[in-house]
Amino acid sequence: MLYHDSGSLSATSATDTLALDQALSLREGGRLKDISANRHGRLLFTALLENFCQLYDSDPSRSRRLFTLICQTLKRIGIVDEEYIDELAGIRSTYQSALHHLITQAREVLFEEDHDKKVPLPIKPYVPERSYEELQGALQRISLSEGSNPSNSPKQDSQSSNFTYYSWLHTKHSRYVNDFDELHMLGKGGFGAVYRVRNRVDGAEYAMKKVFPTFQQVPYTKIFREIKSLAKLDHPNIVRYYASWLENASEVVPNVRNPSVSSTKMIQGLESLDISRDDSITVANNEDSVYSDDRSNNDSIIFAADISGQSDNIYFQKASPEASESGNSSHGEDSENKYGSSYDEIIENPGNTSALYASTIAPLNCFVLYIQMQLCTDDLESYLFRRNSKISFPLSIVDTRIHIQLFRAILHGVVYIHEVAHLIHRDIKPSNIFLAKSLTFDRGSVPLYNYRDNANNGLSNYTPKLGDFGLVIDNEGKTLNSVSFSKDLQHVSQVNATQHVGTMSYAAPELLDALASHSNVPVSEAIDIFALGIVLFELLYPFDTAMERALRLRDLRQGVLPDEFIEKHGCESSLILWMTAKDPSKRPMLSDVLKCDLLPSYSEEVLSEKGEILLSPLSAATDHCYWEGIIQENKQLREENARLRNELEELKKR
Ligand SMILES: Nc1ncnc2c1ncn2[C@@H]1O[C@H](COP(=O)(O)OP(=O)(O)OP(=O)(O)O)[C@@H](O)[C@H]1O
Repeated sequence: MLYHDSGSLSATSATDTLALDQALSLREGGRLKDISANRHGRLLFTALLENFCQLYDSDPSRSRRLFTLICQTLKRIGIVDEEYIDELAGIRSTYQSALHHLITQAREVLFEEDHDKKVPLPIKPYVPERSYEELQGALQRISLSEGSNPSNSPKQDSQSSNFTYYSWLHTKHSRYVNDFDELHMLGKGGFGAVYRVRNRVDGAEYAMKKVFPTFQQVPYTKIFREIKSLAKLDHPNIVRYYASWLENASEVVPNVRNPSVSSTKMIQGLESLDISRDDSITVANNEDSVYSDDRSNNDSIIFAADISGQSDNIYFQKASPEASESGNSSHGEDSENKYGSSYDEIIENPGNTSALYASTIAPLNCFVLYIQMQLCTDDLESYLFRRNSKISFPLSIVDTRIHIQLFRAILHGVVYIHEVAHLIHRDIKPSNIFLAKSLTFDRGSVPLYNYRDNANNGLSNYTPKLGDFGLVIDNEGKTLNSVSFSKDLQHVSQVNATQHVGTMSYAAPELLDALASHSNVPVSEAIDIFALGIVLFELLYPFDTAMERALRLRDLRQGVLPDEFIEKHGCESSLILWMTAKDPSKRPMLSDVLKCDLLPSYSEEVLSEKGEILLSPLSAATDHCYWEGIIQENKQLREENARLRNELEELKKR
């Protein structure tokens, strides 16, 4: 029998936990390696098959049909997956080139062995600039420098001992490397990272999303979902898409979530907070039970903490440290932000770190998907952080008007997504609404005080743009199997545990109910309308602390708004409560919301030459004075507040 005193017991269990963690990491590493090898094997096989079909039929379209037909048959019997789809043609051709290269190299070795016999080189060498004579010259130089007869010592490629997927598939002609200068990282998401880049040809700056698809065995359809959706969207209130392409990954994948930076700090922060676990949604690693919402707690799902005054405990990093150091971070220039970078990004299962650590396991991707997008210099989440730290309730009328205009512009983007593109975004939240600086009369732009220190640049025109179409879905289907939906979220949650749990603040109750009960998820526009209702409240109600925000949003999900808010914003309150109704069938249609009286009336709008509706161009000078007035007024209110609190304290002491 074994006896432990409590100290040694805890030491042993700590060691055990560490060993278990390591074992799990190794096992996870092995599993990912298998997945990667499997994918490489299948891609190589389909690449060869494609070549083979080209030999059988010289007509390109017929050989392609032949190839697709064979692959579909092979898919049915489980030999290939979707490696044959058109989207992966670029990748297959890299495998074909690599194979040619391999054959050419092997022939060079044979040639070295038989060079006296002058074995002819391939008719079309893979590296055309290396003529037969050059090759012979190079060979002689090698022979001279080594002082040996190559025919006696067949030379192995020096790299062959370190032969890896990456060296083998190394792309010498990376479009990304050739055409773009990488300036700095803008942030990391569930599928990869986004960088600020400059195009060497046109000199313009873009946001470049690098998606590492094999990172977590993501189905091909999901990998291409975002670009397919983005490519068909063309609206001023939606992030502009430029191009996308695939390249083989020869580089090491950065950790999508580096626990040493954000996650660890986040977990430490959480441990130091006294937050009732009752309010949580559990994100499980179990494939079958992704979310288990604690129904007994009246659907409470908001989870946040009062971090005012303890900002050291929780600090969420949006961009890489290098990015912030460079001072170029496009968002998050809000260093004085009292909430940290993202007060919505709090996980409620701090003990469960395995998913986070899994993300640090070796890079096993085989290709990278590049998505070139419009660079947006700010986002609504960062803007709200800055505003809330400078302003307090009650807001003045002008502020309401501007934020309602902002909301209307966002609404136009969503209407376009629903009505024209027939999509449902499913992930509407302030961090996915970007703010692009624009000219005064740009369609859908709004004059905003940006709340940065530089008072001269205080007021600028911004156009809100919806981005991040990673969870977008066709609105034709109307229902979605909850397992498939939860797997979508689970994938993201596992890799990016902070972000998507945070997103739950905006998740419609019917989604959470369906996920909890494993029933079908009703996929309807009402999901986006619910999220928009929450966004509208955030636009109009400046929270003082993250805890206040968490509590207010939780109340709103129960249909309760603060009294003082209802008093001041009667119409807006009705609209918010309507949009966030628990029953999706009771929520308004977007067209109802657009018709709503409180949105700027058409008399406030002007028509462009093309007949498009522009929001009324406000006088920058006048607005600037208004903004200055509001900030001044709020400053006085805060001072008055602090003075009264002090007096109260004094009275209590007596
Ligand atoms: N067009 C853009 N311009 C500027 N920054 C961007 C742009 N697109 C994304 N970003 C920033 O890059 C970061 C990563 O974005 P990404 O869409 O990959 O992930 P996410 O939205 O944070 O998470 P997830 O994809 O898991 O929902 C975010 O911080 C986002 O603000």
